[in-house]
Amino acid sequence: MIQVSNLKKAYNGVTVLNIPVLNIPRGESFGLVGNNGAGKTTFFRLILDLIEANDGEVQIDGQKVARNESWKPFTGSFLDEGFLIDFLTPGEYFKFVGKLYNKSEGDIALFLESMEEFFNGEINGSKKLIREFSKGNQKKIGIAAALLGDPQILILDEPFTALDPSSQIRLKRLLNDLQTRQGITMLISSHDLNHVTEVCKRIVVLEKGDVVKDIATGEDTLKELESYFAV
Ligand SMILES: Nc1ncnc2c1ncn2[C@@H]1O[C@H](COP(=O)(O)OP(=O)(O)OP(=O)(O)O)[C@@H](O)[C@H]1O
Repeated sequence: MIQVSNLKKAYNGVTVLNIPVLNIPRGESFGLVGNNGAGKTTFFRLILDLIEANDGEVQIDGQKVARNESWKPFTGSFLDEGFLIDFLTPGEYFKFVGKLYNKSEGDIALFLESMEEFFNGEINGSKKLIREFSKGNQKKIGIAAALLGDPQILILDEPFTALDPSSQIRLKRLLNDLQTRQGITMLISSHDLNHVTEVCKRIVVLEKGDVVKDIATGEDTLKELESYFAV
């Protein structure tokens, strides 16, 4: 579903991402780990055509993502708060995003009801502006908006960060459900090795822009990653 070939990104002459070949099949749950500055967000930004590659390309279903609209209707993503519209209430924001995906008000209401547990009663119906929410609740709003269009591809950058423990557990359940029930293709970066190995069936480790490990998640994966990152 997602094919990466000869993908390179450099800033000021320094290569920060270099992936010769990487394929992510439909339905895969792909976890991306790596230390600060390893290139995780850069990789996701390239997939979403938010930045331009210096070389190579990303294709989705055989079509280049760069300057192309074809993949956008079925790709949901939340990388950071820059995806939100701060001066709207969550309800106004979901309505705005819903319109992009041709969702009716009824569809949006049903979807938000299904997210009520994850929202822990703090988001639906709130008159607060998005900028007035805590970081964790802003993250929940962003993740929900990424799911609102029933995506076939979901890309989340560090979705567990800033969430309280109950919300992390709820999010893991939600993501596992989406995989098993809807078979969506998921790309998730995380610094939390426990969470990412619980949710993703494949783990790729980036180091200074290079893929240094590509593992099918198994019983020993967590240990392997822990010893890899041990200092
Ligand atoms: N706009 C930019 N200008 C210059 N350098 C950049 C820019 N964006 C990213 N970089 C550099 O690219 C490298 C990869 O950054 P990236 O944000 O992709 O890493 P990351 O793995 O997501 O890190 P973290 O875990 O800290 O979020 C870093 O060295 C970063 O400083």
